[in-house]
Amino acid sequence: MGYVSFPASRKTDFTAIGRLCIDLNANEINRPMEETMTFTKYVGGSPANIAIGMSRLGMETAFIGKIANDQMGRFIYSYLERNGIDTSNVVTDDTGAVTGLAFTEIKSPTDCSILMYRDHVADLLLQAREVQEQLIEDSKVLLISGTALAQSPSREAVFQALTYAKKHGTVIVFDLDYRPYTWTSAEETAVYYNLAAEKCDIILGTREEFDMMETFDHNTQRSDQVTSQKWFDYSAKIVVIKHGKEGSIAYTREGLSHRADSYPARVVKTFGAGDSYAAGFLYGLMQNWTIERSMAYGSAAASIVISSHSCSDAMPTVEQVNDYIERCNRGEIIVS
Ligand SMILES: Nc1ncnc2c1ncn2[C@@H]1O[C@H](COP(=O)(O)OP(=O)(O)OP(=O)(O)O)[C@@H](O)[C@H]1O
Ligand SMILES: O=C(O)C[C@@H](O)[C@H](O)C(=O)CO
Repeated sequence: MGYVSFPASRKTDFTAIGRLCIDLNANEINRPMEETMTFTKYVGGSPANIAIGMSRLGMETAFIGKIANDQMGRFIYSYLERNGIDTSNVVTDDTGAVTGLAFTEIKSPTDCSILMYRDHVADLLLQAREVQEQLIEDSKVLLISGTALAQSPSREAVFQALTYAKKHGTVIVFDLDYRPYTWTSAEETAVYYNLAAEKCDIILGTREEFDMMETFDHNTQRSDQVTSQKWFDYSAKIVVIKHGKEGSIAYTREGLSHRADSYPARVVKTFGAGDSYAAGFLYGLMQNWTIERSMAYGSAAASIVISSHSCSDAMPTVEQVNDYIERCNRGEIIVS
């Protein structure tokens, strides 16, 4: 217990920086995008989903980001407000940029993909001087997500936020959130991901995401153990490597590892698993729970979200996660 100490007595529990977008999730599921005619609109973007998840779990939550000056931007803003998220550092673009769109294709519960429209998006235009130091100073946790590092000026905004977090002892969480279409080269991606990861206390990613970061590590044998060890030589205290339905492993700086199985789920679509896992896991750590209990909580939250149509809207409350865990323990969630 207590692998990470969160600063006490701060106004805000959790602040995320990065993209605020729109998910358009296929209504006609179990078919390819070519045959999908209608979609439901939700707020999306991985860090937005995690922030909404934290707020649903009762944490005081804030967001640092940039939205388009259009109907989509206003939809996102009002959704955050309705969910009790502090929007004082959500800036509106004044250059005519647009809102990023993610069209989700649900061919089957295990075969899902995302078609992204991300040209000239507002979220990547956040500038370093627009990041409020006071908000980060007042937060226990700052979460960054890798996609915001893909382009300037958003890249500098994230590094400036990291500088403020370091200065004020705010715990830094890095959700790798690697989306290849946002980047231009493998070298650029690996270099910036590594530079950011060096500064982070908790790193969450899939095996594939860590592989991308190890593009230049030719001499090392690739394993979860070797991967996590590298980050303990920098700032990391916990590294979590996620393996989809196979569960997740958390490594700690003290040399321990903890494995969590996934919870049963009647899967509608798999995206949103990582974001809900992050919210549940971080919530647990912030309650000073053990890593095992926090991982189980994240896994249960993930099962709830992948059993639902949306990501953000389906983020569960404490009561919903507790109820799900109890139902699983009673054997009531049967997966065929
Ligand atoms: N098919 C599944 N059934 C049950 N739980 C799952 C399934 N897929 C993922 N999970 C849960 O979600 C957690 C995170 O999933 P995953 O490793 O797929 O992350 P991710 O790739 O970041 O997710 P995303 O698809 O949102 O990008 C897993 O550790 C597991 O607990
Ligand atoms: O992260 C995105 O931009 C899209 C998400 O909102 C999407 O729902 C998803 O992929 C969640 O993992």
